[in-house]
Amino acid sequence: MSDNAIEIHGLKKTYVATGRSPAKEALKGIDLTIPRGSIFGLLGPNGAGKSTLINILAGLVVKSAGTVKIWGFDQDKNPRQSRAAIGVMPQEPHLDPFFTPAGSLDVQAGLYGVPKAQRKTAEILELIGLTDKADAYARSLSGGMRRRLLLGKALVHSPQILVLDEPTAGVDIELRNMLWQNVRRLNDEGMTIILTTHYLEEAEEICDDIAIINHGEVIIKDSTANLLGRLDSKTLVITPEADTDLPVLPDTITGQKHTDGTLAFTYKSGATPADQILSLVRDAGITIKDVRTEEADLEDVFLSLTSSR
Ligand SMILES: Nc1ncnc2c1ncn2[C@@H]1O[C@H](COP(=O)(O)OP(=O)(O)OP(=O)(O)O)[C@@H](O)[C@H]1O
Repeated sequence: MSDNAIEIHGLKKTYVATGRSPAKEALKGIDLTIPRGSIFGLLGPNGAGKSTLINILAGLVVKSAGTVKIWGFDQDKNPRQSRAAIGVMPQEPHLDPFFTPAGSLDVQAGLYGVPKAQRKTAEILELIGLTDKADAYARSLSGGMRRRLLLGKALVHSPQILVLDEPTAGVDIELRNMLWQNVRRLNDEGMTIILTTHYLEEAEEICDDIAIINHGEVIIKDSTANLLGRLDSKTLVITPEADTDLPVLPDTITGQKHTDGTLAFTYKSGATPADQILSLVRDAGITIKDVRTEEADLEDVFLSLTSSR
């Protein structure tokens, strides 16, 4: 069995045209693997296709083409096992107002075929901080409590993979902290976590790996450390007094000569002092007329990757 929690190949989704709207190709052939045990962030602007992807994983949207394996089980060949391996906390709180939190968890467990003796209702209520509201009507719960109950519902069948769709959109700091505490704890216990978020800082803080989707395609997938490593990269742009070629550079510095004659040197600011580049340039006999630096942050990387298409 592979070490991947999720394996997606050539995944496509086209929503068929309806009276008012034309057909929409929401996913255009996604290939994506998500390692077991990781906290994986799925990022992308509005309409990128994140919810479509998550809903396909959850079995709520039917794909148009491609294969999806969840915990090694092919969604088409082993629908029951693949569904049992995943729990999804949706974006919108759809809760039956007449159920109590304990009742909701019980019904959900029943839907997943969890035998009564194996249900962990009390444990889950404790985890989501709703023990004292176990028997309150859902309609009397605050927005934050409803969100927590949604998390609880995603956990009733002890899935190996937990998916959180925009879990912190519009929630207060207290709930956000509680959610992240729970996510870290579940992950420490071995659960694979997949989350979508608009907040780049949040993804940086909590995710081991990140994929950015735009217009139905994965445009980058890397470890958060590597993505941040890219951010550590700076560029020094030198305008030479006279037209010149690039000097010989060590492996730690990448050079590029632009058509306007400027020389751009990209380097890791943590590893290479800018002074070293200036010395290299001077030692090559180049007279510097002007010099400036360029620096990117994750926001820039994200925007440059998502806005140019
Ligand atoms: N049921 C549907 N019928 C037709 N088109 C849809 C449907 N659901 C989503 N779409 C379209 O598919 C594209 C992808 O939408 P999706 O909701 O997956 O994006 P998203 O990245 O989750 O965005 P958001 O962050 O706003 O939730 C959008 O253009 C959207 O309008």
